[in-house]
Amino acid sequence: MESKSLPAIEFKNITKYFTGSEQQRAVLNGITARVSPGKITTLVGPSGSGKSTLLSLCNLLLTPDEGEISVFGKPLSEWEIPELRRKVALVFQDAPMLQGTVLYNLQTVERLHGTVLHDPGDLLERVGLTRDLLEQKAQELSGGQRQRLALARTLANRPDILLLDEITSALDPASVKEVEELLLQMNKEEGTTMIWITHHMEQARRVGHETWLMIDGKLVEQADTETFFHAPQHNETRKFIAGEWV
Ligand SMILES: Nc1ncnc2c1ncn2[C@@H]1O[C@H](COP(=O)(O)OP(=O)(O)OP(=O)(O)O)[C@@H](O)[C@H]1O
Repeated sequence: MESKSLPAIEFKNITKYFTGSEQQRAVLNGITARVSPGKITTLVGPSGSGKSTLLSLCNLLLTPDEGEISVFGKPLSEWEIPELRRKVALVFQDAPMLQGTVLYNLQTVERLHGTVLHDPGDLLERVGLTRDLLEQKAQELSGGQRQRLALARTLANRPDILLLDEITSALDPASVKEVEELLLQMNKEEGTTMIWITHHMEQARRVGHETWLMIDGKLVEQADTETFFHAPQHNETRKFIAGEWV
């Protein structure tokens, strides 16, 4: 277990530029924030505000142009990438599945990370799937089952930090509830830290201990979820919650 006194992730004055058709533009602009260990931080904000880019920096899919990110107190430049990606796992909506069976997809973690899968059936059961799916073709699973399989594949590495990028947006309400319950249980029982991007304010309110609002590459509000929704400090946050942000 990592030390609980350090932030799980610390962003120090992070700026990231992307070059568009005409000019260079800051997609992240001076982000400074600490992710509390063992907590779920929900990240909300308009489309294109930089949320996915921020997550991609945390496991070195991208690197910042300015500033420094530390994970459990250690700057990203000092991490070996395979070790970092075992500890800090990113899960997308529609995570790609390989051709082949569910078991073959779970075994990706053995091929990629050298993790030994002792009981793949147990892993499936942890995410609410049944063992008899192991020999089924992954491509034939429903959207909700595929999303749970993607989570099972991620959980095989027992990550300390989960970065969740709109993972429930394609699911029916019953599957959304199941995935939320599974992740809340993991957080409670194993203390897994999460940053959870969502477009649904109700979901942010249901699952987040803390909520951050990002607008135009800046973190406008960082607060515990209760304060965020009931007594935000900034006018932009009030407008965003009310659905009046354009
Ligand atoms: N590889 C890239 N090259 C150039 N521009 C990019 C790249 N990736 C993202 N962008 C731009 O950066 C901005 C932020 O994108 P990002 O995906 O981080 O936003 P987001 O808040 O996650 O959006 P959404 O909620 O729609 O997923 C967008 O304007 C996007 O077009």
